[in-house]
Amino acid sequence: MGKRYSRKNKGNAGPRKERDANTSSTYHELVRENAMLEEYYKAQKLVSEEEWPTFWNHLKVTLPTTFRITGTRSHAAEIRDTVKNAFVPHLRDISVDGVIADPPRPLAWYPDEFGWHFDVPRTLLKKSAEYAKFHSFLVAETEVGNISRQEAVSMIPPLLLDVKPQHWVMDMCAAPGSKTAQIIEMVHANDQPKQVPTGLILANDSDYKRSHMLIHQTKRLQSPCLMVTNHDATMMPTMKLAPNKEGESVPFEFDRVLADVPCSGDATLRKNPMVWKNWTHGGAMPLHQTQVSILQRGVQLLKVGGRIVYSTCSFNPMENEAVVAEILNRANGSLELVDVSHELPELKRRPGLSDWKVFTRDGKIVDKFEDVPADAGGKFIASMWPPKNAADLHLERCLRIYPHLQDTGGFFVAVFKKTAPFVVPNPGRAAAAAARVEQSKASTETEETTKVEATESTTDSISTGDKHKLDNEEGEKEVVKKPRMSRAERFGVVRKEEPFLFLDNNNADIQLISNFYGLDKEFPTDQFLVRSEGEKNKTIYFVSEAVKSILQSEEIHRLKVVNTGVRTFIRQDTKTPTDCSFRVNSEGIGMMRQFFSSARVLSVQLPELTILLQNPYPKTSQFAESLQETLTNWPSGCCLFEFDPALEPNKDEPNPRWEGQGITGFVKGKMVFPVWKANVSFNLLLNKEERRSLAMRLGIDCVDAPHVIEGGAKGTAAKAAETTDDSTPASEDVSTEASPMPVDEVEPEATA
Ligand SMILES: C[S@@+](CC[C@H](N)C(=O)[O-])C[C@H]1O[C@@H](n2cnc3c(N)ncnc32)[C@H](O)[C@@H]1O
Repeated sequence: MGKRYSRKNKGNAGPRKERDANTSSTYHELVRENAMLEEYYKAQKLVSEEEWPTFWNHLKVTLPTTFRITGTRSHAAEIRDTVKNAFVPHLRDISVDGVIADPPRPLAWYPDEFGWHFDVPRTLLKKSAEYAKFHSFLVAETEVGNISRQEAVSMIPPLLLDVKPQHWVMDMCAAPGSKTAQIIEMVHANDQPKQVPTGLILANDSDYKRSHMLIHQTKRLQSPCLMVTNHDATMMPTMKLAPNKEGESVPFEFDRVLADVPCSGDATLRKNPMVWKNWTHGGAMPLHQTQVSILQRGVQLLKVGGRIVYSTCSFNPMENEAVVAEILNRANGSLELVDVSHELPELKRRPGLSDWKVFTRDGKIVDKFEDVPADAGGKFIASMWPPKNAADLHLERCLRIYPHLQDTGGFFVAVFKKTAPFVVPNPGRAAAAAARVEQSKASTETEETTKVEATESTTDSISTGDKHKLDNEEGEKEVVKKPRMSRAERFGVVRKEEPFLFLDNNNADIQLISNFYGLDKEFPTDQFLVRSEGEKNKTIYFVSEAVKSILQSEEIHRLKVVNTGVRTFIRQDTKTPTDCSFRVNSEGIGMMRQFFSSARVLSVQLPELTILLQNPYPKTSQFAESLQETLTNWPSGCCLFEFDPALEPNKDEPNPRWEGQGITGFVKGKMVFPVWKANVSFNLLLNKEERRSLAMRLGIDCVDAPHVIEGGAKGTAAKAAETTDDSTPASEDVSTEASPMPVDEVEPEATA
């Protein structure tokens, strides 16, 4: 036994060696102090004078580790119970070098204990065998997407968005996609057997590369209801549906909108210590106008009666209450702040500010817009100051989350309800006038100054080629140079993407697939699509009815869709003669299994899965004698192996992986895997991460995907045929195969 560990008790983290992204790759002392920052926020009166030292000192303490258990409800409950019952009891009172750490615990306010946090010193993580096991469990489950590392405060906006499965939701600034993933889970929260939810998630980001991070992050959720787009959110086009019976294309609006806007990110000091060094008075100034424009466009695309959530990871009122106040005044009564004091009751929060100060770039307070000195530099806009009617706007309904309240990062959230159509009164003229005044004041601009175009109309514009500080949820703060947009892009005419071609019910491939897998008669086969015109269908995607309706709108060319649909079937060219050359992709199997008959499904038990996981291309002769006849007579091509842990004789025995801890096997629900049967051998069509996670959950060892064993080259069906004298597709083809859809170009951020 020893003393209980707490970073807070350790006090100020003091100087720390950090990598300075802006200067070089060398490490140097990073001091967690910034007099300008301290003076600025003291002046904003974020907290009382007595509370200030607690608030301020907490900003210097490194964040605890937080994670969210993801996926469908039943599956997520299984993982949560494993953490809670199998691991936590063994992590209590672990003492290393005289230090005891509290075990992981659920976030008090996160529903159903699906959000967790823990805070242990590195030495304990390294030296404790129990923590090492817990860590490897977290890594394996993160790799397959059952656990997602996400900052606690970043989980709040989707919870307050109150998404229901039937809702059409737009996430305007979505990359890298932590919140989008939460929204997708909410749309699928109530999935019924053999039904695809009617909800829709449109996840957008203006940064093309980051929109691909978003695709990677959400792929594991296998949602046919998701569309990823790549627009400047201030100019999100009005969207329409496929023509109705009368031949009209009707515009639609969203039930829910999330505007998690780009911000200065100064509330992420605990996660991104570089903010201490880089913070300046002018940091928020170029962002205010963009934030107002994004929020305004979101409100315009929201249904009357719908909810829009605005959020930032900044403490700055210029990016928070000032934006909220401006949009409320523009809305002229058609928008109200929702009092969410009864939602997430365990979440400690502080009310929004009704008064705040605006500083010049050199740190002087300016009481009102008209008083900005001519040589002040920077771009001032009247809406940065508290409006005259601030006291009437109920800004106290905004949520300010401070780090010392529940040991989190800082965050700002405002929840609005649209009560009537939103009409911008003379938007172009008002803003242009503001721009003229403001331009006459801004005599010079330093190099770092971001130019914000104040011209506003229904096609709001923002400056491009700017340095935008973006919050990168899981990584360090980064400065991203936004590409200059072409005129065509600015006005919503987008470059030509591969078309989305829906396959007819009578299409020969669809007929073949339907017969081979015994597709349910109720299955909407008219929602399958391909993206390559003229060629033989290589990859077949499945989308929901809502997505199909949008893709078939006459104005779809205005929407830059970068990704949609679950990759469901892939044509497999092998030498083995088979009745159907389409295999089920592991990405789509969870959704599709319920629609398949049992014709292609083989029930297997742990010994068969073990053989498949421990041998590259196991031969029929390697399986148990009792199965040999079935396996020999099994037709070649793709089949599904189904494993039901409830049928295992040793299901209540300790999982050997966790031996000594008394942890019982924790796989509960049925699992199904695509397997390729060649002439005499089989191959489990899972990628490396999926194999590892499965082996861990079964408590066995595994070998990596066959091509890794065969010498590390990327596997192909032909290579597999060479090495095994058979034509079994290699496992890694499952996830790395070239796709006509844009493939992930950017590695996702490390999540574990
Ligand atoms: C705070 S981050 C979003 C984090 C994300 N919601 C999540 O939870 O993972 C802001 C994002 O806005 C994007 N962005 C910046 N300006 C934008 C604009 N004008 N329109 C749309 N997205 C924008 C950035 O590329 C960045 O990915």
